[in-house]
Amino acid sequence: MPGVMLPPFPDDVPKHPLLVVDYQLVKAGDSAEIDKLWDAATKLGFWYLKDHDADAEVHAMFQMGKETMQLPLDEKMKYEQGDEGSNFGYKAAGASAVDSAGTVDSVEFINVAKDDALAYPSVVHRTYPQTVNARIQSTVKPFTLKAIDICNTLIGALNDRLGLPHGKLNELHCIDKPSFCQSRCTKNPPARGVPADKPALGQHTDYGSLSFLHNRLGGLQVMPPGTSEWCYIEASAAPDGQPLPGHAICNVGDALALFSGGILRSNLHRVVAPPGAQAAHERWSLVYFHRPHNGVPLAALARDSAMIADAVAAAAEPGKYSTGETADAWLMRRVRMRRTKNMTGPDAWRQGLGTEHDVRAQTAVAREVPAY
Ligand SMILES: O=C(O)CCC(=O)C(=O)O
Ligand SMILES: [Fe+2]
Repeated sequence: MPGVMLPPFPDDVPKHPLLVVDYQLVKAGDSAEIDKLWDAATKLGFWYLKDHDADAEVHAMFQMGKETMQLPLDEKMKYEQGDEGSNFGYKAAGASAVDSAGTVDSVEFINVAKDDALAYPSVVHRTYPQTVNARIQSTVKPFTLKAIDICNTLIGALNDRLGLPHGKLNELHCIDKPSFCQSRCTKNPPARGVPADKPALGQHTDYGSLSFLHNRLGGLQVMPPGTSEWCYIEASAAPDGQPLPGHAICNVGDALALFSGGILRSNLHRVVAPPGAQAAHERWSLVYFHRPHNGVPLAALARDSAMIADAVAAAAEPGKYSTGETADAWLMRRVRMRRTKNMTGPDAWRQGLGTEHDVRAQTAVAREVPAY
């Protein structure tokens, strides 16, 4: 957390570098910077985003998260998201499974819907703890609006590179329509002694389009394409602001991977204990999840782009880019089937999968869990 001195990221663990994309240059339409964004979004699907100008909002959101997690558990449980696939509200540690054996996660988080933040004091989806309400206008709403702006700018740049009609992807993320877009603040307790490969948050691909992530300690890992090894991603900023001040981590989720016929990459990732001496500390992260609005079909936009049509035609399993599900159904299925209560075995695990079965990658996962 801000203000607490934490140990640096160790240099004796496998670390995956990320391209650094300058948000201001992308916003200004700089084609070399958009090339870099394209490279990152198509190859690993993760990058650092610098100069996003949201540091003050991010800091305040971490405060909101801290105030919320300090509430008594029974107060937080009044706002638990439940087992039906809703993704808004509080999730207690242990409420989600990290594997098909039902091993439980160790993170707790609070998810605040974009729609509730923007409509407050009206309620669109649900109500939240007092600590959230107290900061909705001053903290959650400004963060939400800034994150939306950033995500829409990045999506707009990717849209044009995909050969889609200008504005097409942005139309599928209409701010005025209900969606599962949300902010999430996550806490993982100190993990000293926890095995380095025990997931705090199970392996997954993100459900939506773009994630705008801020973390302060290591623990996030990706499985790079074509490998079966987990690699750490260094935190977006160390607690003292070094070595990556003002950086976020951005990653592509399933919706953009599907819209683009697999050209944009939704990469598998997970969270484990922070490495080395960092494990002795609480781990906090903050994400804004930018997702298509409810009702948008998750299918390749092949009719709108020759590049996407060609990618689908060249795919080993072209059918997987027509999911038959809407963005909201996709998310609810995946959330529901990861709830500990619903984890009845490998079949339930399979039912909660997203694009992890992408044949280009994740060989270990493919071995572990047959593609559906
Ligand atoms: O905490 C992190 O660094 C990543 C969290 C994450 O992957 C998620 O919430 O989807
Ligand atoms: Fe994620």
